[in-house]
Amino acid sequence: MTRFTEELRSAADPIYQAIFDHPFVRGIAEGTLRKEQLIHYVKQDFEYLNAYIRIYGIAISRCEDRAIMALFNEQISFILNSETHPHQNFCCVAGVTYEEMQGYPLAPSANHYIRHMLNVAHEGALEDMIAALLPCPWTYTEIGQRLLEEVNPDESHPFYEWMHFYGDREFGITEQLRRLLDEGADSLSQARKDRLKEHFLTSCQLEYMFWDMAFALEAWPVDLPEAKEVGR
Ligand SMILES: Cc1ncc(CN)c(N)n1
Repeated sequence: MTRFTEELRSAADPIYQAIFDHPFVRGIAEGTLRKEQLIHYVKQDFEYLNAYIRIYGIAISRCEDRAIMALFNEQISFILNSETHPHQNFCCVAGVTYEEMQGYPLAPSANHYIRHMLNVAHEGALEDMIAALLPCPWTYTEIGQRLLEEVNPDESHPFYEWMHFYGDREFGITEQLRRLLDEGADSLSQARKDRLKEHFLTSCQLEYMFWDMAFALEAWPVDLPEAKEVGR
């Protein structure tokens, strides 16, 4: 029998392919990204990952099972302590410090992605949240693996560390979230499964938009010079 998450992956395949072909991802492969694009990505991704941690926190509050709590807790630690490395790689190439990249307001697409996950967390159950959270690790692991295969970078490649960070990860967390979602979806009606699919596909589209936002230096239409810091 086809796994539920396999169905989700098939439905999202056109989005995955568009992400693999996106000029930002091509720019990682070719080492051609501009300094401003790397900076925009890191500023936005720092805030995105802060939100992602908070959403895992909400997910923990919905858990009955300690093993699942532990899994989400490990992921929070991973983001806090390890997922700083690919950001540091981009900062190093751009010639900026990581500290300088923190505390900026969200650009429209990053804002949209975060609001989508928060909305699902607010309205849905744990399985809805997992469906919305899953494209984050799943798309990056596939991107990393493809880039390693295609580029086979040596240490002189500017994005050697980025590619290895995501490409060497196998499908650890992706597989664990998939299993939870497959098990959770098992007993659900078709209408509920359709809803989970909608959350998953929206997050996949927003993954694409996030790359696009960084590549195009997307900003709000009206510049507010005083809005430099995120509500601190
Ligand atoms: C937007 C986004 N999506 C996914 C990942 C990989 N955790 C990330 N760092 N940023």
